[in-house]
Amino acid sequence: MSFARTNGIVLHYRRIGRRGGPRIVFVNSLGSDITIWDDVADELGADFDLLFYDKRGHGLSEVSPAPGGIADHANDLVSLLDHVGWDSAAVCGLSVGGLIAMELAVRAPARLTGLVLMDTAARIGTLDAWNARIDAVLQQGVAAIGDQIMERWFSPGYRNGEPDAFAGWQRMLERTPAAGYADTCRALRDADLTETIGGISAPTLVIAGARDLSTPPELVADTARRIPAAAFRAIAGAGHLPCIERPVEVASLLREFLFQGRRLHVAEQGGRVAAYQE
Ligand SMILES: O=C(O)CC1=CCC(=O)O1
Repeated sequence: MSFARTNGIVLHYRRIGRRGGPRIVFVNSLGSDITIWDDVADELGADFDLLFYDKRGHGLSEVSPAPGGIADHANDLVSLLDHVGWDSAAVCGLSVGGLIAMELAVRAPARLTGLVLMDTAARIGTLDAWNARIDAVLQQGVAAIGDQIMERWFSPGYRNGEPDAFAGWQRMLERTPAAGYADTCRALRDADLTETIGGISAPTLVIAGARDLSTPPELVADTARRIPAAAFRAIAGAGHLPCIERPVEVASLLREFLFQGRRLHVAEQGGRVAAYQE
């Protein structure tokens, strides 16, 4: 467990795995902390050098006193990479973390050796929905929307099959500071990378949980089509957080893409999207 003041904000981060191995930095979703990657880290740690961090306003990281957009989040990530001495890394972004990763890929392509986008899209949600969520959270706290978000995060199979874990992840969500959560909602509300992601040159793997209700697979696939060198994979049965519901499959897709010559990328250059099935 480490802390660093980067881009003016104290971020909590954790570096584990094989020092000197291929580097991957993971960027979290709204309302989550770095523990969502624990099972993926168990799968990859023997071979990869892994960096996890809590976004501003989440987990053990500081809440920014000033509002921050996606560009500020991308600057936080660049500062963290500088702090740990990584000139480049593969970047794996989940949901809003995917938007942050796409922003970095557009603005600072030299910092990426590869891009993995998970359950994300160039534009997520609507102005009205984000404004309603911001109001609810600031007036009543994150717990007020907890049940509703959990329905969107997890598949029915996980909710019914793993009730204790499901309750634990709900506690993680509801402990997110309201100010930090609302600030990230504002960043999501104001972000639309639809017109810019065509300029991403990094080899890209796009992953969707086939049962994701927050960023449905059709939406994720549409983002994949807009990125020139992207391959698309859906994970059957998984909701919005495949790193929790299907960590072995997530790790194996990452390993195949990043470690074994990027076979997915080579096979599917040009944004062709493989069919997904439930
Ligand atoms: O909370 C949700 O609805 C899911 C989500 C949208 C953006 C993000 O990071 O998580």
